[in-house]
Amino acid sequence: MPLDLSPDQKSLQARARALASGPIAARAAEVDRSEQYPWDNVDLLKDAGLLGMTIPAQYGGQGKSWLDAVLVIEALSAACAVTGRIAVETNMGAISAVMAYGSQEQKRLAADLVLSGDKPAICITEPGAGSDANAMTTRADRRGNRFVVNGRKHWITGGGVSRLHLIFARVFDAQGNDEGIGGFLAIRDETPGLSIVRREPTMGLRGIPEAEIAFEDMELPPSALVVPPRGLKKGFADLMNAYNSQRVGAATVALGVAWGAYQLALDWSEKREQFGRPINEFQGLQWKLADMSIRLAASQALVYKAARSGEAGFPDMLMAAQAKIFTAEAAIQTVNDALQLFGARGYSRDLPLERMARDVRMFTIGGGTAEVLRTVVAGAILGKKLPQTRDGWQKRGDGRL
Ligand SMILES: CC(C)(COP(=O)(O)OP(=O)(O)OC[C@H]1O[C@@H](n2cnc3c(N)ncnc32)[C@H](O)[C@@H]1OP(=O)(O)O)[C@@H](O)C(=O)NCCC(=O)NCCSC(=O)CCS(=O)O
Ligand SMILES: Cc1cc2nc3c(=O)[nH]c(=O)nc-3n(C[C@H](O)[C@H](O)[C@H](O)COP(=O)(O)OP(=O)(O)OC[C@H]3O[C@@H](n4cnc5c(N)ncnc54)[C@H](O)[C@@H]3O)c2cc1C
Repeated sequence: MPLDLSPDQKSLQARARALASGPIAARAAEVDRSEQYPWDNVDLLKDAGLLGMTIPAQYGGQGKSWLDAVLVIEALSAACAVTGRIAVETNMGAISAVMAYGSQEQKRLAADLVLSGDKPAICITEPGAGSDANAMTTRADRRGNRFVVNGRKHWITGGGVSRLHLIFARVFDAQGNDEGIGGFLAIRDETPGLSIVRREPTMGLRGIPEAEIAFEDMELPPSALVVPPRGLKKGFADLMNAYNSQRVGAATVALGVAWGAYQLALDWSEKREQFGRPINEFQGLQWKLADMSIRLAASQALVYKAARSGEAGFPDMLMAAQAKIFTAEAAIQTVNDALQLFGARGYSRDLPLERMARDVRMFTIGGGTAEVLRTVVAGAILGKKLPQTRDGWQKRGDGRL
């Protein structure tokens, strides 16, 4: 689908598609079955220059745009959503927060890790703070010239394989006063106090672990704190602003999976005959295919627009949320319809449709649920703060919208 891509972008897209339809597609079923992180694919991405593309050239990257990353993620996800997600987190999210807000030392550390194949983990969600992320209780106490971090995160993508962790934590001064939220860098197996508690058993996306992570008296030097541009008081907002890049990335994975499923269904609808004719001669299926193509085109337009909105910084919060809600929901429906076109074969583990249906289900949950993101969209279009707590309106003072 052409959407004003430059010659360089078309060539990048073609390279990613070749990789996706070759070795990555060939391994996708095994990655799912074995539930093993696809280090072979990481090597392929590294060799093809697709890891850390958005890292500025001065730190060894290529300074590519969000849209460049989106083109690659979309192509990879059509064959293997797990590999698509690796491309997301090596180009967006935690790495982009560090590259935008970090010190020279932090940027060099993060860039070196990512360019050598590490997929950073972004640690926001806690057992008691999911949608209500701001209610996190993981704390970093200033003790002399150190921070001491204690708390627990769960559903952390890459837990147990990622080395670099960006940990959102509430910072307290020596008197116990809350200073706001900051992002701390810690490296698994190098930072004592960081431990992987357990792997979450997931429905799909099984080749990448989701894990519960504990921080127990984890001591960090001041140089581990990524100070958001407006300071800790606005730390949560600034870190979430950087996270908008990953929301676009998550939407892109959903788009890619749906695109892959649609292509399989289109092809099958011509090959499969019933009642003596290809099944795509039945109007009921023609309309299904038409709706799939419409949803894909609309999703792609939203995702590309959200990616382009970040040319001078991070993708816009509203556009990222709109793109993720629509694309995630549309992708679930498209993959389900594609599976339906295969009849019993679609339900079989011999074909990728059932894996795609399990994989794509995640995207209305992870990265901010579709419900919570609708509140983000509503707040932005209404130009109003929409507190979700019972006492939120009283705290505002006027009790009105
Ligand atoms: C943001 C929410 C937690 C809503 O919570 P609150 O009502 O407590 O907070 P707000 O007043 O809405 O926001 C506080 C402050 O932050 C600014 N903000 C919030 N979100 C963004 C954003 N995306 N971009 C920019 N700025 C943002 C907001 O404007 C406020 O600023 P001011 O103080 O007014 O200046 C909740 O909406 C939310 O987002 N919950 C979802 C949590 C989430 O997305 N978690 C993702 C975890 S990582 C993950 O899942 C990875 C999966 S993947 O594959 O990518
Ligand atoms: C595969 C996967 C990967 C993930 N990776 C990461 C990661 O790498 N890092 C990380 O930090 N987190 C990660 N997460 C966690 C993810 O961000 C959270 O699951 C998500 O933010 C929702 O939180 P919750 O699961 O606690 O649901 P809850 O917040 O408990 O929500 C439960 C239900 O209530 C609804 N709800 C809650 N509040 C409201 C409201 N105000 N209005 C309307 N409906 C509401 C929700 O939409 C949902 O339907 C991942 C999750 C998954 C599934």
